[in-house]
Amino acid sequence: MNISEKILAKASNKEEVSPGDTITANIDVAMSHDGTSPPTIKVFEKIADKVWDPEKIVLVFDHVIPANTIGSAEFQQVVREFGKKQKIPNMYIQGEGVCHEVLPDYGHVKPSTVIVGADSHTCTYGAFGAFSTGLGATDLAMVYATGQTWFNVPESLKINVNGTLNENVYSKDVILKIIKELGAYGATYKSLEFHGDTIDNMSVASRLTMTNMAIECGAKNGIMVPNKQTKEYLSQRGITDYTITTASKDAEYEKIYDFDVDDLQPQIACPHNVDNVEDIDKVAGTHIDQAVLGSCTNGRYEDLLQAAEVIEGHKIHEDVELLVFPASRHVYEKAIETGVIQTLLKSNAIICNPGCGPCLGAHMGVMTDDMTCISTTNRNFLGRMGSAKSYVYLSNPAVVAASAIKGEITNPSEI
Ligand SMILES: CC(C)[C@H](C(=O)O)[C@@H](O)C(=O)O
Ligand code: SF4
Repeated sequence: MNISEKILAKASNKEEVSPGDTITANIDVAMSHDGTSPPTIKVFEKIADKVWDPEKIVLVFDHVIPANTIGSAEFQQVVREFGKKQKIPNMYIQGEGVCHEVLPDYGHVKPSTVIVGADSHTCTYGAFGAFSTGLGATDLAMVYATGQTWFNVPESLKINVNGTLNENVYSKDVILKIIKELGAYGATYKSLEFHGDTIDNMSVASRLTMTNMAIECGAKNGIMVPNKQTKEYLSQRGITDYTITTASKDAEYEKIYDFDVDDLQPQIACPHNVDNVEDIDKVAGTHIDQAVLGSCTNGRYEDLLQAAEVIEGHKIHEDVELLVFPASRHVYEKAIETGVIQTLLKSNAIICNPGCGPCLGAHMGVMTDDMTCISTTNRNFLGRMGSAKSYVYLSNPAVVAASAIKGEITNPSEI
């Protein structure tokens, strides 16, 4: 069996599972946020009185915090009341940050566990060797009631990534290249199992950027064997008691892909699909009005630092707004302590509170017709950040910084 099959077999008390099997799995951690908790709670209250295990549920406010409408404030009240009534101890509802940064950072993610969340980017935790995936609110309500859910065991694609990344090229560029190759629907309901020396050498933040975007080619999950940096991250959070799942030598994959990233240059996903990816040379010079640095994809300290290193000593172009939203309060604190925030502020960036911010066009940085944004987030769908006549380009943090300075899509090597 490969990694996902082994984890799913264990979670469903089976010796072996194969792609296509329908199983019932025990869930280790279940999560919902301010956007998806209210519909989950509504269904839950029709089927049960008490959650299966309050300790295993995590509730986060991140999508629209602070509330911007009476409706979103009402949504938050529903979640607060539910959390109190069900005595859920893990409530991150005071601006701790985006759920996909908060869960690992606060020690809720362990290798070889099964984690579900009512958010499509729940696949992020695969960077820690967990099987994690997004569920709809109705399915999650069943998990809150019973601690179990069903899966069809996915087919797996083995993604080998080897080589050393050039300057100004990061894991965001690698995952955009992979999505371009596979296509936006190329891995629908399949598991992406990442291997290779590039992945083994990556920081935790870089690995999280990659598993975070597995859903952008339709994948059920993305998964990696924990490396040295991942084990250190876990032990810093007091997590030492876990098992590491590796694939058997004769594990089966539907297909194997090999990526050599030695010559990769920064990649840009152009409007309006994440697989519409070009080398930066092809789109350099495109005018931008807004630049966004943050999100569950690229809002970690390392990302802010990369941007600050490009920006140091420069001002943002007078026609551009650069919006920075750290992925979490911890990231924000570290960026203050190390001067990264000061560098960004001095360049005239707008620093927003930790959370999803402008990523999904619900809250801040909403764009009107004909506006163009370059962003470190993970989606550039039509209307994602506002008007259906606005445009979103996706890139790594250094490219966002360089573009904010020049007012057009720019390779950081030109700054
Ligand atoms: C609002 C939420 C359900 C949604 C998701 O599931 O991904 C959001 O986080 C997104 O990134 O589009
Ligand atoms: S930061 Fe963006 S992609 Fe991530 S959970 Fe929030 S809205 Fe979704």
